[in-house]
Amino acid sequence: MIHPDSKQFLGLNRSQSIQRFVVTAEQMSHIEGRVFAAGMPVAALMEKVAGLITAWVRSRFSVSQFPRVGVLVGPGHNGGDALVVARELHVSGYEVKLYQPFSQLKDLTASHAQYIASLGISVQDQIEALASCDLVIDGLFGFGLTRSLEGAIAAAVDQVNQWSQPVVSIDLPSGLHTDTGAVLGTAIQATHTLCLGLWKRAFLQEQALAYMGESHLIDFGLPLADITAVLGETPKLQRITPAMAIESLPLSRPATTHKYKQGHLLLVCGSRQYMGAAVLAGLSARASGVGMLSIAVPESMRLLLIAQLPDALVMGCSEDDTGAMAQLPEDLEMEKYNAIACGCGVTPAASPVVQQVLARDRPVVLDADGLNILANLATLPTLKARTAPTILTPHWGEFKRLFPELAEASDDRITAAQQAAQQSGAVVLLKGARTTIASPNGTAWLNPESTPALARGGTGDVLTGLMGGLLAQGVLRGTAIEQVVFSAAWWHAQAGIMAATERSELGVDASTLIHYLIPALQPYC
Ligand SMILES: NC(=O)C1=CN([C@@H]2O[C@H](COP(=O)(O)OP(=O)(O)OC[C@H]3O[C@@H](n4cnc5c(N)ncnc54)[C@H](OP(=O)(O)O)[C@@H]3O)[C@@H](O)[C@H]2O)[C@@H](O)CC1
Ligand SMILES: Nc1ncnc2c1ncn2[C@@H]1O[C@H](COP(=O)(O)OP(=O)(O)O)[C@@H](O)[C@H]1O
Ligand SMILES: [K+]
Repeated sequence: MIHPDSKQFLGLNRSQSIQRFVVTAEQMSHIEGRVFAAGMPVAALMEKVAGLITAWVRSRFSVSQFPRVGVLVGPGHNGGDALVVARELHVSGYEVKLYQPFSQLKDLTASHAQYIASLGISVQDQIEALASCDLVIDGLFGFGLTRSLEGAIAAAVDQVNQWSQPVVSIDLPSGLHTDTGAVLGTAIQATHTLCLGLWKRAFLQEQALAYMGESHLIDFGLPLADITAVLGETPKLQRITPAMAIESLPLSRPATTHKYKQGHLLLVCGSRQYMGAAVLAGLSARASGVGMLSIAVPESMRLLLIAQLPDALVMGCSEDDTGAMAQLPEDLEMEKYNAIACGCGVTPAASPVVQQVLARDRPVVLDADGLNILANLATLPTLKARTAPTILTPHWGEFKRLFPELAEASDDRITAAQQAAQQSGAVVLLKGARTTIASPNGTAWLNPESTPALARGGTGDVLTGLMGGLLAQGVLRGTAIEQVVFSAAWWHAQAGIMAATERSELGVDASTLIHYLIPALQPYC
């Protein structure tokens, strides 16, 4: 029999596949439980994990530049990890001071505390004693934190947050909820966080971002068999990796293809008030490589669009007094489009057009005022009646209008997006610093990397055009809708990161972002 760890998981090697898993505290503890039950000694695992943390710290913070290290020690195994790291740094020549405010420690942690005291390492119960350290290591709490930080511990954490030296958190910044990323009372603001074994959900939650700093996964060799036994062969929650995203992008074409085999997208967008949104969506749809691009806009915008996109088929539609599209041309043959992207810049007055689009059996991406129109129609259940897939791409404001009860009930955006997808029958892409893509079947994908440079008007229109173009191609290639959606989100963010790296975070306006879409894929072509 081939052992599961010696073969590839879903076609990926270990380092690729380990990056895609995301766990709750309960799942992590279940996975560790299996490893311990199989005979791995707890103390041996702690020694191994702490050895990897120590090696990382030494490579990043040399003893010559960071000679004095303060270590915060909690009562559980996070504190145990911290004590082993403290001991090893001491042996390597660092001057180590411990802040150890708890009298009751778990057994293994207590053993390490006893041994470390015998080495003459300074143990303090006042946090001020560590203020002069060059580096702080936070081992107060990990995934075992269950309740809010209070009293002296909370005050110590607040104090550390006032200091300016780097802070490395072990597993996750102490004070964060492992699953929701919510701050329980207060939390360490780390400059670096070393997540142990598997990514915890908090790392993909927007509200935790300000506390994580730079985050790294320390893979300590949890067997894939144990991971998949707990999470399933196809986990319900997946972190998007480059390999996953690239797999479904149409990077190469059959030699004998022709334009109609490369997808035909219909964009329904724009109004006299928001002309630019239509241009941005059109230009980014073009960057997706889609074979044919048709664009329906109010008649008064037609020439503008042709000037910007000479390769597109632009249709002028009747418009109302406000310059909003009144209806789509009566002779429009919807069947010839493989996908429709609708909503960018349409204004709430375009409700009849949005209803016309939703009434047809074409895959639809709905964005911006298309979503607000949907919220006002109160016809979410009818999305389930659609025979073709629907993709909703709200930011949090639009999400709250569409799903007010879900937004109200949860401080967990991942769960809220999952519930919204199940309730509506649509694929829901909840935009933000950590975008979530949820399928009606309960599975969700999380985009782990982006840049605040994208917090700028028009970047959402770029995403919609790009996704529409990929959807039109993906439908013909038989790619799963969700895969198209998460690949689009990943590509969009990667272009933003590349643009911000080259031009600074100030330099990523929506038009510039479009110019970076193709260069962002170069490393994978
Ligand atoms: N086994 C190994 O070797 C491996 C260990 N790993 C490491 O173990 C960590 C998990 O260890 P853990 O389960 O011991 O929990 P941990 O996060 O240390 O904290 C729980 C302790 O804090 C206490 N407590 C909770 N809330 C509190 C509060 N507000 N204020 C005060 N106290 C509070 C709670 O006490 P109680 O609730 O019982 O009162 C309990 O004693 C994990 O993050 C990683 O670092 C693995 O990554 C690698 C393999
Ligand atoms: N702080 C941030 N970090 C990373 N990405 C962000 C951030 N803020 C916004 N974004 C991304 O920028 C885009 C903004 O979309 P949207 O709000 O619809 O803008 P618009 O409607 O002006 O085009 C989304 O893809 C979103 O995920
Ligand atoms: K910690």
